[in-house]
Amino acid sequence: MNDGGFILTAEHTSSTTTKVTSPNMPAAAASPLPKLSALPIIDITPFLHQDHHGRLSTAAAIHAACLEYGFFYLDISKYVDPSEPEELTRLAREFFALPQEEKDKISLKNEDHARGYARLKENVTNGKADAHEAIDFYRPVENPDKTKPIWGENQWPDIPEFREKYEVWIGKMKMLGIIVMEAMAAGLGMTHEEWADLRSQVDDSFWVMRIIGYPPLPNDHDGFSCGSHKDYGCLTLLYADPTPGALQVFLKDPGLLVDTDFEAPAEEAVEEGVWINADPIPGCIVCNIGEMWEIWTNGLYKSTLHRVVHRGSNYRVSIPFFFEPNFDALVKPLPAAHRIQDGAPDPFHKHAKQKDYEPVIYGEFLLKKVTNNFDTGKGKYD
Ligand SMILES: O=C(O)CCC(=O)C(=O)O
Ligand SMILES: [Fe+2]
Repeated sequence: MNDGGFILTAEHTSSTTTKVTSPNMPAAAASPLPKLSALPIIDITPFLHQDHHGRLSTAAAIHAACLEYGFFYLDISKYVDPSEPEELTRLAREFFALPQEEKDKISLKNEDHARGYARLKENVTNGKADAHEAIDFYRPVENPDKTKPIWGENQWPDIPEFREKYEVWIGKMKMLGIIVMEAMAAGLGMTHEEWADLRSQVDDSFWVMRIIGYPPLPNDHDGFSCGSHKDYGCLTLLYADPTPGALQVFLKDPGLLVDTDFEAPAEEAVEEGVWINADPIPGCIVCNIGEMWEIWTNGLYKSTLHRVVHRGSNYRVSIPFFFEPNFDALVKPLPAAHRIQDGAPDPFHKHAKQKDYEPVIYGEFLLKKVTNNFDTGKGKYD
């Protein structure tokens, strides 16, 4: 219960204004989670043009967001027309509304057990079935062979224009991935040569796209629509339909006082911190970083736990695009990260130098992850 004191709530805003509200004010939403959401909204537009000053502020904002949260909203309204992803969710709904046997025609079991459709509860996270169904697509490979993990072919629903429209989206998200990477390189103070080297590790991204359908969780359901996990790759570019109160992000150090009404379930209480809602914002996608960025920045940027708890009444659709490194990329701590760790005075020891992260070859890391999960029956997020 809240103790009758004031609750500080920070609304979704790109400024740093903090609003103080009395507990007697009407509740903004029925959600049991604190209303605090400090995730910044960052405009990518300056990186679509030669806007030097705009670039500096976008790059600095991304750097700050990655240091603090590992999550931010990216305003892409000047990059794609909002009607485009809306049309994609319409097509996804058309697919998920088909009879089960129709959907099973593109089951991932037909292929390499990674590309295709997974039924409701087929995916498991932290030992519990996720209450979602999904179709997964990976970057196509030369010489597909479905007996090898992730080396099969993508399977497309037989719905007019489905494939064409999603392929346009994939093209745009691949380009956006490079654009955000460039902004991140600028935020880290990388030289042109360093950026060229990093770019060469992601210019043939081994991307993954998931189209996820979430029926509402029954009231007595004690599980999750998608259990808490960190993304393991590079950058997640998430478009979700407008359903509020579904995607939640774990903030270790929220900074502001929040409503303490909410108690995390015991098995979720990993460490001190708070789960906040990351509700969709028109014109924006949610962007978060995966474990590869932890390695590149030698731990300066941390990939952040998130989960989905969808208790609304509608069928929610989300379309995460995982912009990943090239299959053969050697991912290791970047000189720019070492400079930050070795350099500036750091009174809070947040960026203190530590033992170097072990380098990985992305494809090997991915295969280990996928085959491990496959052998043990664990899910995509474990
Ligand atoms: O559906 C969402 O909002 C998030 C899904 C997610 O975190 C994932 O697929 O990795
Ligand atoms: Fe995720």
